[in-house]
Amino acid sequence: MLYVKAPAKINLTLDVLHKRNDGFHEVEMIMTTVDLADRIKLENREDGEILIATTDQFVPNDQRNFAYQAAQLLQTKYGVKQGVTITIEKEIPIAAGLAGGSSDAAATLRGLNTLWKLNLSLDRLAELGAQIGSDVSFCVYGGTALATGRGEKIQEIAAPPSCWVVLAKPKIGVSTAEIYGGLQIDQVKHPNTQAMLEAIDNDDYEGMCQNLGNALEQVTFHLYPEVVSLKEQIKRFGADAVLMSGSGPTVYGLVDTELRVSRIVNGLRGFCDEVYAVRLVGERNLLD
Ligand SMILES: C[C@](O)(CO)[C@H](O)COP(=O)(O)OP(=O)(O)OC[C@H]1O[C@@H](n2ccc(N)nc2=O)[C@H](O)[C@@H]1O
Ligand SMILES: Nc1ncnc2c1ncn2[C@@H]1O[C@H](COP(=O)(O)OP(=O)(O)OP(=O)(O)O)[C@@H](O)[C@H]1O
Repeated sequence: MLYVKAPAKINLTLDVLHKRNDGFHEVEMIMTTVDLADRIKLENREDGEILIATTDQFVPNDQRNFAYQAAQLLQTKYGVKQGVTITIEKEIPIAAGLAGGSSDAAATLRGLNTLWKLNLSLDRLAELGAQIGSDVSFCVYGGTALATGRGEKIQEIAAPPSCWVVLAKPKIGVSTAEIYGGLQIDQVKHPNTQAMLEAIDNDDYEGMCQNLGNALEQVTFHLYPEVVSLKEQIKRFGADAVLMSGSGPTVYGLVDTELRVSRIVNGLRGFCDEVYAVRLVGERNLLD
């Protein structure tokens, strides 16, 4: 039996460059891990079956679960005869833009690599993860990275300046496909990825705050105006900078003092049920 941690990610930047012939979009994004995590228990089964148990009734417990797909991929690629019971204690909100399902898949790949003694490299696990979803490769490594391609090409970068992150998720779930589908490429507002890389490199908190940017905001904001108001609230209650993560609808605020974190969290009471105060993890930390 083995426990693995599956942390959420946020996007510090998300740029969309163009639409590709395979239907995906070419992106350039800086992602970093935060300390809000699902906990996954992996238990070997001699009957070869893959079973999913989850604490959240809205998470699928069959082949649609990304953790199931991760286990199945390893079984078929490497002729594994064992099965596994995967118990997912869900902490990361679902369909939120925080890569919850992708991180469960990535943690399952890492955990089963150990449990089933497959001895695969992280690079190989990340390659396999890309077959499940674009965010899975990043989640295999964690830490902070520049992701390109459709999101699966990962280049590790330094950890961003340490700070608090207040995450707030409105009561809606957003479909990533719908948001990319609504994007008009000629109207994209491109973030300055280079400036963000420099800010991170110089451990420059203000520079990081000034250069947050997400090309998908305009689509999600148009479809779900409540996300715009939430962003304004977080800013008004004192965050240094605010951005939507991924395709949304979660919005996060960066703050560098604990006192202001509680002010924002208290301020959001009544506007938003799902609020989390977490910290950037930043560095790769695969010890579960
Ligand atoms: C928004 C982000 O979460 C930012 O990290 C990712 O770009 C999306 O990653 P993901 O949820 O793992 O997405 P996938 O499961 O691979 O794709 C879901 C759908 O989103 C669209 N999609 C996704 C990634 C990408 N680079 N271009 C796209 O157009 C496609 O319609 C795809 O069918
Ligand atoms: N282990 C899982 N946890 C949560 N959702 C899962 C899982 N496996 C499959 N899903 C499905 O994936 C959908 C998207 O959920 P998820 O929480 O991964 O979205 P997300 O945070 O927006 O992801 P991303 O940021 O990668 O786009 C859910 O609606 C759910 O049906």
